[in-house]
Amino acid sequence: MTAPLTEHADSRTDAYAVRLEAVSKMYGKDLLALDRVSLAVRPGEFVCLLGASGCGKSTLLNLVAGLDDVSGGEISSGSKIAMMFQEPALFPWLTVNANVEMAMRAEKVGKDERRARAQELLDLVHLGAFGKKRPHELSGGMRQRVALARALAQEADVLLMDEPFGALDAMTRDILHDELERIWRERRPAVLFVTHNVREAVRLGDRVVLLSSRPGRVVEDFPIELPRPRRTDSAEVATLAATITDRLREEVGRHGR
Ligand SMILES: Nc1ncnc2c1ncn2[C@@H]1O[C@H](COP(=O)(O)OP(=O)(O)OP(=O)(O)O)[C@@H](O)[C@H]1O
Repeated sequence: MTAPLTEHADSRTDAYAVRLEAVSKMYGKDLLALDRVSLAVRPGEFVCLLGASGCGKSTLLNLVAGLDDVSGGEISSGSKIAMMFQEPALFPWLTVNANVEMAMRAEKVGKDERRARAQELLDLVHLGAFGKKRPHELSGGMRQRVALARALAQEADVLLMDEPFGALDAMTRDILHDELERIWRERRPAVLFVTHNVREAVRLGDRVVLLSSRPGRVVEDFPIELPRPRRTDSAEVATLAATITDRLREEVGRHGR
């Protein structure tokens, strides 16, 4: 279950990588997208956020990233945050190397160190030989790997991922799950990963947090204690995913959507 949000926890700033307390978001006067969402992610924890379309998952990530303001409640995160989207959003006119280095330029990292770190990160995502290519010369899965390398280049301790593999075929997604897990285990950022794919959430998460249909509220927090690495097509993942899917259906049904 989600860690209790107590006064005591409040004073230990590094107990959480990200912490939302009763966060609400209104768009305009009448659209309540999120309703008093409380959620805490510990350093190094992998949390998947699951919910029906339109329940406010992207809104929540944008608020955590500081791209938009909350309407109520509080978000705290003492950490450096990087974000990855469904579209890799690479600069098409820049090489793969330059795309990854771009994240370090803003940090004023010197040229030689930028080069070396970009190469190391591209090796890490198995694209070491593709640094001179441009994004259009790569497959969708490879472009997402570049986006992952670029996110990692920011040396963030929180990685926000908004359906990063949603546009990929099942096989490529499977491979990227393995890669992401390997990298996460090596570097241990806290990850908040949005998806509406239940099996993907069970495959990856230490916890799966289920949001209700709009307005998004946390309805359940499932700890996933299956040993890693997991396989999306394993019986254990399928069984747990079926339980969570039933709960999700119930929730969607309740809201008539
Ligand atoms: N900038 C905005 N202005 C007005 N309404 C918005 C804005 N962004 C999102 N919404 C609305 O807020 C609700 C939540 O949207 P959000 O994109 O966060 O949901 P989601 O769970 O990520 O959806 P999906 O799974 O379909 O991507 C939706 O009803 C959406 O139409």
